[in-house]
Amino acid sequence: MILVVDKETGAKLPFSRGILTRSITLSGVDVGVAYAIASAVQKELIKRGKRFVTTDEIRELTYSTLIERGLREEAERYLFWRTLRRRKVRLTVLLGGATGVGKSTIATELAFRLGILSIIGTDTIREVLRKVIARELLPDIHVSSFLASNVVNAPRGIDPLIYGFETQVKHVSVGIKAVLERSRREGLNAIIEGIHVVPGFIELDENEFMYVITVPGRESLLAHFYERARYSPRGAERYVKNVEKIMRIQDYIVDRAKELGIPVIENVELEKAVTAIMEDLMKRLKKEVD
Ligand SMILES: Nc1ncnc2c1ncn2[C@@H]1O[C@H](COP(=O)(O)OP(=O)(O)OP(=O)(O)O)[C@@H](O)[C@H]1O
Ligand SMILES: O=C(O)[C@@H](CO)OP(=O)(O)O
Repeated sequence: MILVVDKETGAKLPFSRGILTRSITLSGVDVGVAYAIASAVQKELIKRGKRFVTTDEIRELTYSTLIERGLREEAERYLFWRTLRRRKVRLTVLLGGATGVGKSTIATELAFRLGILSIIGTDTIREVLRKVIARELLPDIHVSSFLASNVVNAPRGIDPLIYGFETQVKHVSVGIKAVLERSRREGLNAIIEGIHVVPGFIELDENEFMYVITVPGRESLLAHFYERARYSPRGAERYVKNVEKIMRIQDYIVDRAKELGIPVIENVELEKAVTAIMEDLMKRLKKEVD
């Protein structure tokens, strides 16, 4: 067994190919390639007869293995994300977008790549609020976001669908702010995702980045609902019936994003959407590693 030694504390941990694989995926290569590189690194360490290795050595060996395989750009990206990690830069990513566009799927993939352990869904925050605040007091939080217009009275001249939606978003945003405050205080990395992440409702601090996820049209949204229903108790019917409303909410969120300069990421191919977010994060975090 090879032991990884922490230079500062002297603490030792067994070398894990799985952990290295995950950190290599930060460079943008897929898991299969990352696994192959991690295996090559492990083989080289064994060949060198190493019993103890530092994280610096692993990093250098991984970097040079990527270069040897012609993956120069990926090697630079790998180094970038490792440096960010070492400097303990706090990172919070917020993903918004209409119901069913793929926020939680993208969040899971991003969390894996970024090594973020905490994903907070705003549906869960809403669920907690439902337990503590009775339907009679705050009816909007007790229904789906696209049905809130059925339980609140919109002022004259205002689109009831958007008014109902905004009302729920405003209430759930109180919970999102609490989660953000805690992660700021504790320096935690997190991904917060959900329909209630809407540009303009939450103030962002340094190194907190918001993205709005979209689908190109109604057809892809319907495909997502049917796909989800295959493996989840969330049947498609309720969402399919309300797809026009959900698309209208998407238009509203995109307008707000454009107005406020929040990046809009189209989710057609999951891989491309995740890569687009990773690239944008890298650009915006560059100052932290220079
Ligand atoms: N790019 C994609 N290609 C194919 N299927 C996708 C893609 N993105 C997401 N999906 C599928 O679409 C379904 C809905 O995605 P997901 O549950 O992530 O959406 P969501 O935006 O989090 O929804 P909600 O707001 O209702 O919680 C899932 O079954 C997911 O696997
Ligand atoms: O309110 C909504 O739009 C969705 C978001 O995930 O929740 P639910 O599936 O509970 O309707």
